[in-house]
Amino acid sequence: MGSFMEIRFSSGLNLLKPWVFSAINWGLGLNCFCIHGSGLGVSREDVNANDYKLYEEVGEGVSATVYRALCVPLNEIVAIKVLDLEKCNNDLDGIRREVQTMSLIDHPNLLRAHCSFATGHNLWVVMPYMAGGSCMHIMKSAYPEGFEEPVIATLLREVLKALVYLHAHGHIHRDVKAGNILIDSNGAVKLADFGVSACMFDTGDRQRSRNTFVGTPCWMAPEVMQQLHGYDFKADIWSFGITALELAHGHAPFSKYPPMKVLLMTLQNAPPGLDYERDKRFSKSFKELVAACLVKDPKKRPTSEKLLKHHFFKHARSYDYLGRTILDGLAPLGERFRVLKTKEADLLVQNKALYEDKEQLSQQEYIKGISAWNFNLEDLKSQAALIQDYDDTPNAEDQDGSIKQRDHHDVVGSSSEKMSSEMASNSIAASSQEDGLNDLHDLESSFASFPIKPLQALKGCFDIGEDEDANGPNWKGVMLVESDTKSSGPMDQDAGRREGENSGQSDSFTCQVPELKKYLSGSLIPDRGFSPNKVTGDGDRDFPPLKFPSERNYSGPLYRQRREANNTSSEDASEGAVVQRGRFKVTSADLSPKGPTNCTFNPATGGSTCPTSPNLRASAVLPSLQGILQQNTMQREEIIRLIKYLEQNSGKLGDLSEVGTNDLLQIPPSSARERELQSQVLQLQQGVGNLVEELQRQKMKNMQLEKQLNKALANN
Ligand SMILES: Nc1ncnc2c1ncn2[C@@H]1O[C@H](COP(=O)(O)OP(=O)(O)OP(=O)(O)O)[C@@H](O)[C@H]1O
Repeated sequence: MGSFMEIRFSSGLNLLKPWVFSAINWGLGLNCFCIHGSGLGVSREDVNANDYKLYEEVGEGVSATVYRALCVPLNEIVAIKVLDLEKCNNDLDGIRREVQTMSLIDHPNLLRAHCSFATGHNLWVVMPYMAGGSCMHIMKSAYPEGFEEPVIATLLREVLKALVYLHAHGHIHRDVKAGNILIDSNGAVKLADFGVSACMFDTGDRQRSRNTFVGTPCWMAPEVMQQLHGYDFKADIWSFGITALELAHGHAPFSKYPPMKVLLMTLQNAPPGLDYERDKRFSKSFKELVAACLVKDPKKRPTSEKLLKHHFFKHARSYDYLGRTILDGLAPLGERFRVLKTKEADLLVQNKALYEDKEQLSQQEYIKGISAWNFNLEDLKSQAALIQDYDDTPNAEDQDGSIKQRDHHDVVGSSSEKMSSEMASNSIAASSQEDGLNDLHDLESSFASFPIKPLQALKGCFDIGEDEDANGPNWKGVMLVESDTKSSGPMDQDAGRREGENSGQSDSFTCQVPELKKYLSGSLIPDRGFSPNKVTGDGDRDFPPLKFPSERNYSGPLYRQRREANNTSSEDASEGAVVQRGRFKVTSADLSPKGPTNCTFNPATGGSTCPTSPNLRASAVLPSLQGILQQNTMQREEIIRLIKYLEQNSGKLGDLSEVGTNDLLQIPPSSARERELQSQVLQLQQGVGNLVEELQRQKMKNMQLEKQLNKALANN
C-alpha cells in the first residue's frame, strides 16, 4: 500500500447529521488533509476558505460543484471541488474515501488533492486546475463525433498508466469514463474522481461495497451489475474499453437508453465493440484493444499492465500533442461549461412535462453520465417497468458510424422521446391512468414483490446471462416472484460477439414458459386432474420447449395484447419454415406437390404429411383433408374445454385473465404459501395464453388446409 494511510472516523458519531459529523472530523479532529510537498509546494495545517477566492464554475457532479479558484497565499490558480455534505446524505464513506485517496495517490496521471477542509456544511477539496476540462466536455463542445485515433491512443495510454498504478496499490477506480479524464492546459492527462473507488484489501463494509452497484451504468462492467460474486480491478478494464468507444464515437454505447435498459443490454447482449465495417477509420489494433477489454468474463480481460504493452499504444504521442490538437482554439473552460449548462437547462425546461422531481432528476443525472447514479430500488423498479420488448437493434445502432451525433442535446432528446413512448404504451395497458407519471407510479406499485436484488430478480423473467446449453434451451419455469436468485450462467459471450455486432441483433429477452407437456401431446385434457405443481415441474419432456421471445411475464394486459398481435407470426405463416409446436410439425416440403400417392394422415399425431399435387385426385385427398379438419375441430373444442376447466379449478383464473399480472402482483403476498400460489396462478395464466396461442396456430393451419382443399377441388 506504500504511502496509503488509513484515516478512520469515529463510528459513534454516525447518528449525527452527516455534515455535522463530517465537520467534526474534517474541521476539528482531523482538520484538513494537507499534502506535504504537494504541487503547491507547502505544507499547511491551517488552511481555510479565506485562503481561496472562488471564480467561475467549471464543472458539476452529482453532489459537487467545481470552481476555478485562486489560492491567495501562493497566488496560484487551483480547482476547488465543493461538496455539499447535506446533499451527500449518508455517503460520507464515499466522500471520505475520495478525499483520502485523492490525498494519498502519487502519480502524474492521477489527480491529487492539495488539501481539503470543511467549511459550513461543505467540504472543499483543493486540487490542481485542469484548464482543458474533461474529455467528455471537450467532445461535447468541439468533437461530438469523437476524437481521431492518435488522440485516443495518447489519452488512453495516460489513463492506463494511472490504472496500472492504482491497481498495483490495490485500488479499483470504478468510474473510468471520459468525464473523469481531465486535461491541463499543456495537454497533461489525469484521471480524476475517486468518489467511488474501492480498495481491494478492504475488509468488512468496504469489502462489501464491492458487491454493490457502483459506477455509471454505461461504463459499468457486467459483473458489477450482477452483484453475484463481487468484482475486482478487471471492472476498470471493462470501463476502460467502454471509455475507448466513448472517445471514438463521442458517446458511450447504449447512452441513449434509460439506465435499467442499459443494465439489461450490458448483461444480455454481446459486448459492444468497434465494427470492422462501420468503424473503418480506426485501425485493427484499436479494434483489438477494445475487444480485449470488453470481454464479459473478467478473468479473460487483460490486466492494465498487460494492456499497456498493447501494440495500439504505438500510435500514442507525447501529451503536448493533445495541447496542440484537441485543446487548440477551445474557449476557456468556464465559458464552455456555461454554454453546455445553458443547453442542458433549456432541455430540462422542454422535458419538464415528461419528468417530475425524482424521476426527472434521476434521468437527467444519468444522461449527464454522472457517476454513482442513484440505483435505489424504487428507481430500478420504475426503470424496469418502462422497459419495452426488445424490438430495436441497439448494438447495430450504437455501433453504427452514421449515428454519432450524440451531443448532450441529442441524448436528452432521444431519451425523452423513448421515455414518452414507453409511457404511452404502458398507459394503454393501465387504462385508468391519466398521464405518464401516474403510469409510472402505478407500475412501480405493481412491483410489490420485486425482489431486493433487482438484477437477480430479472434473471427469473429475462433469463439474464443464461445461454441455452447444447442440449436445448434452459427450460426453467417462469417464477417471477420466487425466482431463483442464485443461478447464473456463463457470461462470456465472446464467441457470439462478432455475430451479434454484424447482424445488429437485439438479443431479445426471452421468457421461458412453464412446461405444458400434458396439453401438447396426447389428450389435451389432463387425465389425472390438473395439478399446478406438475406444471412447474422440470421433469422429462417429450416435446420441444416453447419460448416466447420479447415478452415480459409481468406486464398484464400489455403482454396479452402483444402476444395476440403476434399470433400471425411469420414463423407460422411463412412457407418453407419448419413449424414445430409440441406434436405439430409442418414443413413446406410436406405441403408441396410430390405426387399422386403417399397421402397420409396420422390421426394420432394430427400432423400433416399430406402432399398435394395438381394431378391429385380428389378421391385420394379428400378423406385425409376431411380428417385433418375434423381433428382440428376436435382440438379446438378440447382447448376450449381446457380453458373452462382451468377457470373452474383455479378459482379466480377467469378474472385473472382479465385483470392481468400487474394487478396480481399488487396484492402483497402475506405468506410463502400465498406467494407460491400466486406464482402458480401466474403460470396457469401463461398456460392458458399458451393454449390460446396454440389454438390460433391451429386455426391458421386449418385455413391453410382449407385453401389447399379448395385448390385441390378446383383442380379436379
Ligand atoms: N481539477 C479540475 N479542474 C478542472 N475541472 C475539473 C476539475 N475537477 C473536476 N472538474 C470538472 O468538474 C466535473 C465534475 O467533477 P467530479 O467528477 O469530480 O464531480 P463528481 O460529483 O464526482 O461527478 P461525477 O460523480 O459525476 O463524476 C468534471 O467532470 C470536470 O469537468
